[in-house]
Amino acid sequence: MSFDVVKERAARSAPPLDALSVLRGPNVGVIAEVKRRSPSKGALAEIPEPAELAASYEAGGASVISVLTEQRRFGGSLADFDAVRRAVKIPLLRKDFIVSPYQVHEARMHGADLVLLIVAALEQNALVSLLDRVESLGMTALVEVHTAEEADRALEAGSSVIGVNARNLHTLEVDKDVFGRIAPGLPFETIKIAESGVTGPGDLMSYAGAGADAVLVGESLVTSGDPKAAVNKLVTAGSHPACPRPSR
Ligand SMILES: O=P(O)(O)OC[C@@H](O)[C@@H](O)c1c[nH]c2ccccc12
Repeated sequence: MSFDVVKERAARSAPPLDALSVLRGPNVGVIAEVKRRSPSKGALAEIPEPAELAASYEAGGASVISVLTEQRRFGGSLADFDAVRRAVKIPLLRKDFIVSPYQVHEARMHGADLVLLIVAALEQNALVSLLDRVESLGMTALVEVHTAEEADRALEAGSSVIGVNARNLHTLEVDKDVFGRIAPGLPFETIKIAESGVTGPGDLMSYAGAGADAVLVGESLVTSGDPKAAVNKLVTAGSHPACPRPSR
């Protein structure tokens, strides 16, 4: 489809949901991911009906749903995204390696409310222009970092939502301490998302203690056997009086 057609259809689609307000909620939220496979572990779960999985996430109390659309390494697709969009009413994140304006408008055309921008994959000027484009379409960018230097670049670009990925995208190793090293250096008002390696309420609580507004969880949900209950356990922990609150 030509860029002009994609732009036109994106402009005509239903307006994006306000993901920022959702993420600014009083509790530690859960971004639940539809993830079929990963480069580190191969196939994670058979997901015959992504719509059904997403509906369970929504019923379990997820704030946002992330859908991987990258095909080669993650087995995702825009068809998965479309199925999920039809099934739920909460904000949707298109999770992919977004490097071009085309992909941003395409995400919007498919009903995305948020898109992922990975700092390590983008030159600074590309990051700035993609971020501006995402925001000009009324969407929210989740800007992903793994080091303090990348976090500086994300802030410099004007990001208001920063995701700290515990997984190093080169070595694929997970280090859950990365969030605690980077998040305290981010501005008070920046929405801070802890990504990867969340296996249960204990991880959510420790990320909350380090300042997380939300956690982004894939593997442990798709492999749980009961995704609604698995999400709900996290959501319950994130709204428990003993859970540290986001300090914005
Ligand atoms: O499955 P996990 O460990 O819960 O992680 C989810 C999410 O953080 C991970 O899928 C992810 C984070 N950043 C990415 C960038 C591209 C692809 C995938 C990702």
